[in-house]
Parts: sequence; structure tokens; C-alpha cells
Amino acid sequence: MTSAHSQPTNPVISQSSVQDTPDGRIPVGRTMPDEQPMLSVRNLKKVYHTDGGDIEAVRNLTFDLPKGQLACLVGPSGSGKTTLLKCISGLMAPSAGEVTLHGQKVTGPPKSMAVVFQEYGRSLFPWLRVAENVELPLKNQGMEKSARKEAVEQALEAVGLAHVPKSYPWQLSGGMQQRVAIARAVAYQPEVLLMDEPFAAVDAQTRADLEDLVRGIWKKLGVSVLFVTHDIDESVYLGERVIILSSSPTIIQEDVLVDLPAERDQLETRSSQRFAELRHHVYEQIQLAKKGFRPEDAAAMR
Ligand SMILES: Nc1ncnc2c1ncn2[C@@H]1O[C@H](COP(=O)(O)OP(=O)(O)OP(=O)(O)O)[C@@H](O)[C@H]1O
Repeated sequence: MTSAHSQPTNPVISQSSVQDTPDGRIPVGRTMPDEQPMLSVRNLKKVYHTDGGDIEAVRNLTFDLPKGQLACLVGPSGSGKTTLLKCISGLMAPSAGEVTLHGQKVTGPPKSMAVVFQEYGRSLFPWLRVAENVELPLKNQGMEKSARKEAVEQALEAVGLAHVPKSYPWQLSGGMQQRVAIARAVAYQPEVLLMDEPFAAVDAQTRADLEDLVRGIWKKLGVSVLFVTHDIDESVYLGERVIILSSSPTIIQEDVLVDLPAERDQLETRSSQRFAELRHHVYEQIQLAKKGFRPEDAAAMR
């Protein structure tokens, strides 16, 4: 199925297209049936209760993240991306619905998940050296000392920081600090890596390097990655799939398959025709979301 609103030359494939309803219509915002749904989000809803009244941030959101997939979540500002990630990571309880990992309901931060936040400055301990920052969660996990040492060395090697294990975070550039945060998550050997706008605070060149670093680590480790970003180009460049969120209360507006070659290159990929088409499509959908368009409106019009 192409978008309900545009017909690009080379159709953009919505993953929802594989789930036909009995009447032939296509439900929006549902993902491909998955033989191995590592992570499942089912009818997730989150309402914040405030003094000023209830704020429904997320409404009835459903998708699966298969093992080994790198999916990006994009949506307008305030669309509930962080709320969603907090619920998925077990840091916050949903108001309704559930998140399951390997079929087990998530009720707190699962051992096999790691989260990388935007604010590396606040997530790293300034009084601990780089290697100690990476080692800390492994210590807490009860990993034996020699195994810890090896895991830390490998993780720092993977992010290109093997030469600064004894530095303090504040002695490093912003991009390097974010690499430390990624190394810490990777050393933990998670099955699912959640990243919440991790590159929003670094400069453009560093950001491009970090994007390639994440794709490299993802390929090498086979980890499932859910990457939240408000940067449309980044979502298309990084993802195998882009899940577009509606404005708040959030539901999935569209689930787009990114059919770019697996080998991505900042120059080649970004200047390809397909990249431009996908970018155009996602951009258009985000603009619609910003204007308050809801997928159910399109369904009602069919
Ligand atoms: N702790 C909270 N209490 C009340 N309302 C909240 C709280 N956190 C978020 N919200 C509201 O929930 C909605 C979604 O917020 P959230 O931060 O999840 O969106 P976001 O897409 O991550 O935003 P941004 O793009 O600005 O990072 C917004 O309307 C926000 O004001």
C-alpha cells in the first residue's frame, strides 16, 4: 500500500499493507505478522494525571519489534516518543495495554534491555573514569571481574575509545561522551537497545559518525534497536523501518519499510533517489501529523 495521501513514483511500502482485513481494507499502524516478535507493544496507553487535568500522551499503540531489527520512531515534537520509550523500557508503567519481551510482561527494567538517552552529560558519572562508567552496570549485574574487564575492553574498542579508558567523561568531547554511553549499553550485551534522541546534542559531523557507529554495532552484534529521533533524514538513513507517530494522543500513523541497501554510506545513500523518495514521504506524513491528521480519519474516508 502506498500512503493514503501520496503516490510517489516508486511506492513507499507501508508494513501495514500485509495485514488485510476481511473487507479488503488495510488497518493503519499495525506491523507485519512476525514469527519471532522479540518485543511486543500491545494497545499501549499512557495518561498523565496532573493538577491541571489528565493528559493522554499515548493512545492504543501496537507494534512488534522483531529480533535483530533496527527500527526508528519519528513523530512531531511532544508526540509521546519519550513516554513510549519509558513504558517500553519498564521505567514507567502504562495506564493500559502491555509490553512483552519474549512473551514475558515488562513490569520493570528488563535485564536484556539497555537505554541510551540524549543527555549523556547526566547519564555518565563524572567522578568515574571512562572504563569505570562502562563497567558499573556489569558490576551491579554481578559479572565476575575478568569477564567485566574483557567486556569493557571490547565495548570501548567497538566505539573507538580503547585509547581513553582512564579519562574522565568531562575531559572528552560531547561525541566521545555519547560513545561512552553507547559502550556502556553495548557492554551489557542487551538483546534490545533503546535509544532516545541520542545524537540531538552533538554537532552534525559527529552525528553522522555516530549514526554509522550505531549501524556498525547493530550489524556486528545482531541486537534489536529502537531508535527515537525527530530527525527525518536520520530515521531513513538508520532504519530498516520507520514507525511514524501521530500527534498526541499518539497512535501509529504509518509504518514504513525502508528498502535501501543494507550497506549505507553518508554520501551515496543520502544522495540516492530512493532515499529522497522515502524522506519525502516521511516528511509529508510528519507534516500531516503536525496538522492533527489521524490515521482513523483516512480509514473513515475509504
Ligand atoms: N511527566 C509528565 N507529566 C505530565 N505530562 C507529561 C509528562 N511527560 C510528558 N507529558 C506530556 O505528554 C505528551 C508527550 O510527551 P513526550 O515527552 O513523551 O513527547 P516527545 O515526543 O518525546 O517530545 P519531544 O519531541 O519534545 O522530545 C506531551 O503532551 C507532554 O507535555
